[in-house]
Amino acid sequence: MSRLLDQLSNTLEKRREIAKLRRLVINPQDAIDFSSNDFLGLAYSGAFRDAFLNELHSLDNILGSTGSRLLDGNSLYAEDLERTLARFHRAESALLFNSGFDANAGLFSTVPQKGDVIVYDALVHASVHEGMRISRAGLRVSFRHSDVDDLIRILKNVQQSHPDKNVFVAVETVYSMDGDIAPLREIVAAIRECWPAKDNGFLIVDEAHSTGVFGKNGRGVVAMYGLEDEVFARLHTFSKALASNGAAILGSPILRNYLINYARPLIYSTFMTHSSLASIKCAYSLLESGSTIQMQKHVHLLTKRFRQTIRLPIGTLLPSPSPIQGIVLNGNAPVRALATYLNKKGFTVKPICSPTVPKGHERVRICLHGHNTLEQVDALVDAVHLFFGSQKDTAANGIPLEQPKL
Ligand SMILES: Cc1ncc(COP(=O)(O)O)c(C=O)c1O
Repeated sequence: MSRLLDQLSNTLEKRREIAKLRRLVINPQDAIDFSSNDFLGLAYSGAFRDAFLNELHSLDNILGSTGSRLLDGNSLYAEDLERTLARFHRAESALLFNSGFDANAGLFSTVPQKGDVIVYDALVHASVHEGMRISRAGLRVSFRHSDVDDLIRILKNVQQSHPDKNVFVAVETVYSMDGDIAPLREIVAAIRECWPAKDNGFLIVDEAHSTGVFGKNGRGVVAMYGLEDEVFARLHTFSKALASNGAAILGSPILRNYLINYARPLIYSTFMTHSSLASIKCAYSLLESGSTIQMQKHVHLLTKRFRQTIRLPIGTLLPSPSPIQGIVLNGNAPVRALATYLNKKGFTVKPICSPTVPKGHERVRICLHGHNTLEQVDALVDAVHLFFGSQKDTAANGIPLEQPKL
């Protein structure tokens, strides 16, 4: 083996020893999905499949995109879709990216100008960190998760220390691992308190996990609160509830034009295929026509049922009103034990271990979906109760089930 392969395999071995080795898994076909981000159940929807296949037939033979958006990849079809997205979400303009990761990386790496400040929620997604890491921002500072007092304290400090700089506040509407909703109105008020003239403080909101799930016809949390005009940029991903790939950044035409000129993930990558665009177009047609409203209602009903029926030691269930629920057990081994137990009972759930979440906050992430039934939720809750009942205060493999310190 070459020295390099030796080094790679030693590093992997170290990960394995500390139980942090990541591996690809294929979910059993017959297991009940309480894990995926297919919140509305569109990934297996016959109506969506039919609409998509019809749309493909109407594409005049073109499937690929044939190049970067800036070379041959652009099309009237893509621009029409962007206009549809902007209208649906009540934004001035929309710009498509190949993925939510690309969109966040492109936005955060380019828009903050030299010496600007980014104030971000401690739990923002890795893609925001990716962008911030290579941005020209002079200061990147996190505030405690969804803690508006902490945000205000930091904004006031930053106002003093960087009076002539742009300040960007980065949050998610529904947090991907905790499922809680950001106190968006309070965050907007905090920014307005510091910059009443809307001149130096800019809110950037990631709606990855609220798209399709919250707001009228799934428009998201910003729309649910009527805050469209208060947000500098919004990210909507199509990869979760919309059973597609890609994302759009909503904002002003100047922002759109700037990103077209500077966002490297958009400039130096082949644009998404026409089949991907068709999938997004069909998903938005379903949202707009109201076809997904029933699924949207159903997933919130299931969330309510799950939270009302589950009985867990205090502090173990994360306080989430969204379809993303978390059972927190302190340590990778206990969450793996619970996930394995539920997997054996026929439920697909995943342990979310540190370092993906901070140490002490390891959890089994449970997602509810439009395609789940009340009976399935009840069966899952029973299985969780059985696990806790049979464990008393020790997990199956002898690991103590300590209470999380949240
Ligand atoms: C909050 C958040 N933003 C962005 C992304 C990236 O989106 P995509 O999967 O479309 O790349 C994710 C994906 O998990 C996410 O959870």
